[in-house]
Amino acid sequence: MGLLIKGGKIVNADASVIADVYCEDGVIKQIGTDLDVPSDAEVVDAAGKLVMPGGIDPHTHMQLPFMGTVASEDFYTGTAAALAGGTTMIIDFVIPDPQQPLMEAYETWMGWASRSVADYSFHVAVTWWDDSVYEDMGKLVNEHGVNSFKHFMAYKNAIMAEDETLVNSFNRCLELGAMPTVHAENGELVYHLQKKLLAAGLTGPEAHPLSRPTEVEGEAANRAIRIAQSLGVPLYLVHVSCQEAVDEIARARHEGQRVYGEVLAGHLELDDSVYRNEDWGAAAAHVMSPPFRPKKHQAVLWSALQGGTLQTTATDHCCFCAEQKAAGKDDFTKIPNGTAGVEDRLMILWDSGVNQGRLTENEFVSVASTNAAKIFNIYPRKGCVAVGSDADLVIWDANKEHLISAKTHHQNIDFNIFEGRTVKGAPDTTISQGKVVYANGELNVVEGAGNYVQRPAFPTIFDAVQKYNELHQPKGVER
Ligand SMILES: NC(=O)NCCC(=O)O
Ligand SMILES: [Zn+2]
Ligand SMILES: [Zn+2]
Repeated sequence: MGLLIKGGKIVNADASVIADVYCEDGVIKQIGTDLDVPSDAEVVDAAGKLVMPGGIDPHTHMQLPFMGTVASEDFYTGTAAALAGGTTMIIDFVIPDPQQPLMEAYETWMGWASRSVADYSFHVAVTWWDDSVYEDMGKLVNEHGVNSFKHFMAYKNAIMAEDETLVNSFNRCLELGAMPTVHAENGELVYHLQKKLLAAGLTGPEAHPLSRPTEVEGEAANRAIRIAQSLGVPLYLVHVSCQEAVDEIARARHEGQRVYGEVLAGHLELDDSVYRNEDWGAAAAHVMSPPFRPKKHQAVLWSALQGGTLQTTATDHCCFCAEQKAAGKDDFTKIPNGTAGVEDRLMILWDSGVNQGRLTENEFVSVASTNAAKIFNIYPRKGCVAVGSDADLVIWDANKEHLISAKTHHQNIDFNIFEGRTVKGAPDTTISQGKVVYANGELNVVEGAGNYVQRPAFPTIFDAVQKYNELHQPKGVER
């Protein structure tokens, strides 16, 4: 049965217009007024509300095995929570152990993700290097629709990628038309500072941000950007959290480099005072990397998002409950790193962005959905309300007030970093694959209904990248 959304204001990244939207077979079939639709179509009244492309969260970690435990949110609960918050697609991460074949890890994550209730896709992490990794990257791109690879510059003695791996993998990305992405923190420095702090008797969560100061992120951001520049490859930096990293991205973009940056809802809103909470559990619940930053950085991140130095927003949704965080009771370096937010991101972004005059409704759509779809090459299938696009939509009520709380959220975690905040602007209805999956505060989802989204290689920026590289080939001197 088709679905007719009537009378809403369609908000795309480029413009807004009042019109009806008719969806069938998971796709938007018609947009306009007085549409000719089957008489049995389900009708959703969107008068006075906004009809926007569903959010795309390009950075989540459902059921991630990490730091001796497994994230409490799985693909079923996590994608359901996402839908309750108006996010209709996630891009999660396959993270092979060092020496583990990439294809083996990919198959494992695909198995877990088959329970998803909303569409999903994968970045694949390159945590080590040899010829088999080179081969598997090719397979993933050419046979499995993976067009982005992640590199952790932190987490020494675990998943950290050395410079040699960065260089080899970035270069392979260029050959394959895939986007290299980085978690930019200097893992060697973090390791050194962690030891130093522990030796000085600082074992609590307040030491976490001290072990990962902003210069540690700035150095890694600069190194990754310069490696990408030397190789002539574009680059995407995940969870940019501070001025130092923003400055590196701004400089690179100013010099014509194709560098993109993502910011998390948490980093936009919270500062590092959370780690000084006298309640150990509350402080530990905020332990994630990079950490929340000293007060001035949030304004810098907002400006960078407004001004286009940063293009996407995400959550790094990676849930660990109190008993899991307790593993680090006597040693902050053992607190599993991660916080939640896949359900809250759009509401936080609207409330602090649109309601505060930082973003227009169209800019909101850009940073919540469209830009991620473009960078990861699934636009206009995702990220816009247009005929032929997937019918993944959120009907947004700009006047609806919502109290964020762990008591009522759908996320499978006992803590919410935005606890107690009342936001104005929230999803009224979420539509996934042309079906109403969230309305009147109720989820109506089907386990396994989410589709794996293949993302083709060679997004159009590679036309320019390749042309530029060709024209700047080193040339010998004829003698
Ligand atoms: N961010 C975090 O603390 N945990 C998840 C892994 C990562 O993205 O670094
Ligand atoms: Zn990270
Ligand atoms: Zn992450």
